[in-house]
Parts: sequence; structure tokens; C-alpha cells
Amino acid sequence: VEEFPPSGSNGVTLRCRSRVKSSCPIQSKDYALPNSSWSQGMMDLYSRFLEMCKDGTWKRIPSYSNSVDHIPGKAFWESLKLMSEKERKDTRLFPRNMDTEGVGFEYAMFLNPSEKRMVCLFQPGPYLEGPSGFAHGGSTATIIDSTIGSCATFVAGRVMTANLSINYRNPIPLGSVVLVDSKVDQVEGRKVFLSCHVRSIDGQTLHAEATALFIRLDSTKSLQQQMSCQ
Ligand SMILES: CCCCCCCCCCCC(=O)SCCNC(=O)CCNC(=O)[C@H](O)C(C)(C)COP(=O)(O)OP(=O)(O)OC[C@H]1O[C@@H](n2cnc3c(N)ncnc32)[C@H](O)[C@@H]1OP(=O)(O)O
Repeated sequence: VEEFPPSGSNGVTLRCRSRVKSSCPIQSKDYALPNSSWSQGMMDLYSRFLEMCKDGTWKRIPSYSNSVDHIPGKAFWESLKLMSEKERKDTRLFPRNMDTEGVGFEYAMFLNPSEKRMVCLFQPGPYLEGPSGFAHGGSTATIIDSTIGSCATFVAGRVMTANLSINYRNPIPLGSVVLVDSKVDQVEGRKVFLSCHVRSIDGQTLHAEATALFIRLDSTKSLQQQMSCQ
């Protein structure tokens, strides 16, 4: 694989050179890049985090519509072998299942490896409505689970959510931008304990707080370790 994670281009071409005579490009669109639906607040926050990536403290995490595309290195090709081309095309990561920009989950994640922390800039669109004008609690749970899950994956490897507990403190207005801030608190054997806060950009409003338990599925290296091996 030539590049992981992609460095800011709109999509990345992964080229397989080992098993086929000619290279076989597989195009994956990176959805965690600005689009015209992003508000000024979302753009400003995104720029601020990109700035913090320059000294290596933070890393921008690309986001694809299919889970398998997130797997780096050899494991990507191993996972690809286990599914048909149809399966790969028809399966979509739940928060990436809407084609129209801005109507559903608009989000971008950044990882701080040394703090074992993942933040997600999240702008919920109109199709996520719960109470009139506000995000559905299930959509909030989804973005928390995805952020915490990605954090746990980078730190511990393949994981599944065993428990997710959320306190909803203040509703999230549709079209607003919130910061989902998660970190690994403790790792005990296969158990990964995490916590998360969802706040408004100015930090004044706490929208939700959560704790979670993820269970590591096997002894594979964390994504972070795999990335640094390449
Ligand atoms: C950019 C990145 C890429 C992109 C990545 C994108 C990230 C998306 C993230 C989405 C994540 C999801 O939605 S995942 C989907 C939702 N989750 C699920 O469907 C999980 C369903 N549950 C399961 O499959 C299973 O129960 C597991 C895997 C969680 C655990 O099963 P297991 O492997 O057999 O382990 P098991 O022996 O039962 O448990 C191991 C230890 O954990 C404890 N334990 C297990 N469950 C619990 C629990 N709910 N609460 C307390 N403790 C528990 C046990 O007591 C035991 O402790 P001890 O005796 O050792 O002390």
C-alpha cells in the first residue's frame, strides 16, 4: 500500500503490487475533508486542528465509507480477501450512509497519540432530527461510539463496544458544530475503558458525557503501531 493515512488529498489511490502483474488502483473517497455544507464554525475548527497537526502532536484521521478501507498495510488485503467486491461496494459505515453532503453526519476526527485522545468535529444535519430542531439522541450515541471506537482501535487494535453509557445534558441544535472529545482512561487486559465529553465549540455548553467499555478482539497491533511500521 503506497500511502496511509492519505495526506490531505481528496481521496487516495491504494495500489496493490504484490499479487497482480499490473497495479490495481482502488479509489477510496476521504469524507473527512471540507465540503460546501460545512459551516464557518466547522471550517474554523478544522483549520485550527490542521494547524496543530503540523508539529505532529495531532494527526488527521481520514474517513471512508467502508470499514475495511481504514485498515492499513497487509491486513487491508487480508480483509479484502474475505469479502466479495459486491459486499465491499454495498456495505457502508453507518455514519457515512448518506450521499448528499450536509444532511446527515458531517464529521472529521483528529488523534493525539501521546494523550490517547481522539476528537471529532461534528455537524449534525437535518436528517438526524429527533426533537424538533435538535439532533436525535441515537445520532449523538452513534458519533460518540464512532469517536470512542476509533480512539480504542488506534490504541488497542480491533475492538467491539461492550458497554456505552451516555448522560444527555443539553440538546444539540441541528446545523451547529460540537466537539466530541474522547480518551482512553485505562486498559486492563482485553478491556479498554474510555470516557467522552460533547461540548459546544466555545466550551460553554456540555451536551453529553459518556463512558464506554470496549473489548479487544485479538492480539493484533494497534492501528497506530501498524502505521508507524510502514
Ligand atoms: C478509524 C478507525 C477505524 C474505523 C473504526 C470505526 C469505529 C466504529 C465503532 C463502532 C463500534 C460498534 O458499534 S461495535 C457494535 C456493537 N457491539 C456489539 O455488537 C458487541 C456484541 N458483544 C460481543 O460481541 C461480545 O460480547 C464481546 C466481543 C464484546 C465480548 O465477548 P468475548 O470476546 O467473548 O469476551 P468475554 O469473555 O465475554 O468478555 C471479556 C471480559 O470483558 C467483560 N465484559 C464483557 N462484556 C461486558 C460488559 N458489557 N460489561 C462489563 N464487562 C464486560 C467480561 O466479564 C470479561 O471480563 P473478565 O472475566 O476477563 O474479567
